[in-house]
Amino acid sequence: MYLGEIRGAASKFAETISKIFDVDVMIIDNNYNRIANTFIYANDPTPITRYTIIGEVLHTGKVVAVKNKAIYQHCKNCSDLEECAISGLVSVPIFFEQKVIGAIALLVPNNKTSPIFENLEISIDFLEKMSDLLSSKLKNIDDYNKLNLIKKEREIILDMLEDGLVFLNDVGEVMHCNHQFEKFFRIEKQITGQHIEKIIDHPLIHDTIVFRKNFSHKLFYYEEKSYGFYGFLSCHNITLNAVNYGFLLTFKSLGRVYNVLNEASDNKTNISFNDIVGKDAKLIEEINKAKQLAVTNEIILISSEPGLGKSVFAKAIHNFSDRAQQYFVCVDCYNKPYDLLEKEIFGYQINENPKTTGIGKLRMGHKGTIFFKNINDMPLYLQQWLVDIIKTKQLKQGTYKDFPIDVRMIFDTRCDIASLVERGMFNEELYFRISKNIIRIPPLSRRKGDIKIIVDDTIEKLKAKHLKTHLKFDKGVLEKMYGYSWPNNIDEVQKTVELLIGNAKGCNITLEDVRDFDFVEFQGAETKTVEVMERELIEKMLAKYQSKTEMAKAMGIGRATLYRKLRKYGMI
Ligand SMILES: Nc1ncnc2c1ncn2[C@@H]1O[C@H](COP(=O)(O)OP(=O)(O)OP(=O)(O)O)[C@@H](O)[C@H]1O
Repeated sequence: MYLGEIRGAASKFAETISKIFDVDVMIIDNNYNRIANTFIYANDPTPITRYTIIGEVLHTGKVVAVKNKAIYQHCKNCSDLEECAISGLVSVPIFFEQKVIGAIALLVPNNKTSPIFENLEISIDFLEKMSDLLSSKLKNIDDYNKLNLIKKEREIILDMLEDGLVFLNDVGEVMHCNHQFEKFFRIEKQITGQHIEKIIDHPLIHDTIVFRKNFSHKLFYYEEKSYGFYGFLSCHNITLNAVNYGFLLTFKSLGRVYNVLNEASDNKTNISFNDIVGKDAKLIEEINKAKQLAVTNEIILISSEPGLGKSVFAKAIHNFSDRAQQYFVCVDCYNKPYDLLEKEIFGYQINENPKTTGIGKLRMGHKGTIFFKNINDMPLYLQQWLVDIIKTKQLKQGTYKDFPIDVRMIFDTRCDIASLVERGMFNEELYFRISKNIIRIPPLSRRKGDIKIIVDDTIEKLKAKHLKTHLKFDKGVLEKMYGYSWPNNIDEVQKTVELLIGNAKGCNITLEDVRDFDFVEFQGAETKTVEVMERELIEKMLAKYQSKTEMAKAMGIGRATLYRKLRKYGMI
């Protein structure tokens, strides 16, 4: 700490001491600068150096008292002894955190007596107390600076966070918030002191203030005319010595949660067309077609056998489009109870309260892209709802009824949807709408040339992922893998390589290691026949509907057709 920071206080101290002892008083910092000087009796700005008496005090940290300069050793040898305007001097060091940072010096002018020497011990004690007072003043300033620094650091850290934070006092008034909070809730003015419910009118916030309970990650959805926040709210009480000082509310955006989940599950969202491995001419043709379509708003259907990267294509299309900065939401229709799927897509409402709404993925994907995986598994009544949306660009059902929606739709399927349409198992109009632009990813069996590329690429990626870069696959193993047809495509390549790497004991993967594999076809190929799918659909519908009339209506077929099908599959 620098004594100059309390120059004003030091001057007042000097004046006071000067009046008490009727002498000149000087306060010096540890660089020999005068911080205060009364100059009443001696107007002598002689420079203070290490070799002056005060310099000695600064150097040793010890008190010096010179009543008579003529007999003081330091002064006796001084060349300025005759001209020197002072006859005596008392100086005490000023300490700060055990270091000398300055000194107070009382200068008794020639021909003047001062009470200072009448009781030197008491005078020195008094001066030391003054010195302590000066350093405690400095301490206050130091504490204040440190506090400000901590505050600044806290602000920087809080503003760097991706979560929105707001600190409330115990009645719910804002004490502080970070930039992300202001961004989430479009706050442009100072809100310190305002009640949080004036800023965010939401039942969950209200309950938080009333019940004062800690909780983590409650689904929180808030919508104003011009913006919405979708995510999670956590609340932590701030208590000190059993007294509650308020709350910290933390808002985590759903987009952020998505990204974390995607990262954690290897389900990367920053996928581009460069992530699609393969050199086959038909594949490249389809990639180029996808790129052309990506920059439009066209609906796209991606069709292939399983494990060929339909999801990779869908994300690459989204990231190549103008919507790349917006949400990419995925709804997998495969094997989901219909009511759950309906809620996932169209949202749900708790207790008729519009603000306790599960938002639904369609609404969430507004301005972005929604990817319906396995669209052939979507029930017919939801297919019809999608048709209505495509036609009117408005949500016609769900919690956001009548909401004008701007969402790019991508679909995928492993099936031949046209034959489903023929059998009344898929909405004809939806098929008409989504089949204008079809990306067909060729199976590995029809691009044998890509197998080597994909096997090699997968091995390298998975070796790196498992931190086993030293592993080597013997030539014989590679030859076997290059020659295999991989009926479950790239997914199967990945699973096989992952298994081999996981089981590897030594540094080489040899033919012995793959003996049990023998590259017979793996279980799990989901190339279902239309009959199998039809049977599954009917089973699901039977579980959902009591009445055959309703069931037939939901399936978009007549009652007679339904009975024919039920008889065919031995269900009646
Ligand atoms: N051309 C490709 N290049 C690199 N990786 C690929 C490619 N195609 C697929 N993959 C990888 O294969 C795995 C399966 O891909 P994805 O899930 O996208 O396939 P899918 O066709 O959607 O499968 P399913 O029909 O089974 O849902 C993923 O890990 C993906 O990264």
